[in-house]
Amino acid sequence: MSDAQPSQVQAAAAEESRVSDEELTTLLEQIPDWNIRVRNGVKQLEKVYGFKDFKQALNFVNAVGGMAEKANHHPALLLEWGQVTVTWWSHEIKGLHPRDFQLASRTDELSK
Ligand SMILES: C[C@H](O)[C@H](O)[C@H]1CNC2=NC(N)=NC(=O)C2=N1
Repeated sequence: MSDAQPSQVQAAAAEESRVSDEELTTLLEQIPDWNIRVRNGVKQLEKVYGFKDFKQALNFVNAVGGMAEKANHHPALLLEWGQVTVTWWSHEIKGLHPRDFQLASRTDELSK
């Protein structure tokens, strides 16, 4: 019978769910212009999109928000005049999961 504490089990499960460094390199090659940021030890995917004005940027934010709601997976969105910064990561595992890369790719589709 394992005497591991729940938090240890959860931490092990989270570690198991996060993409490996090798996977990360491969996945990153498939989504151009996305960068890895590390905040509080948490790896995140980030990309800055440019738009002609605030209204266009807001429309994009609304589209990404709708996609996130449908996926029940949500990015951080920084909305500025003519620019949106999108950051994806998986809060529950404190890092990057393959679905973060999938949604980053879908975010690119919405920006076109
Ligand atoms: C309860 C709800 O399903 C969870 O909190 C979802 C919501 N959206 C989420 N979004 C992200 N980026 N990471 C999560 O772990 C996450 N969890």
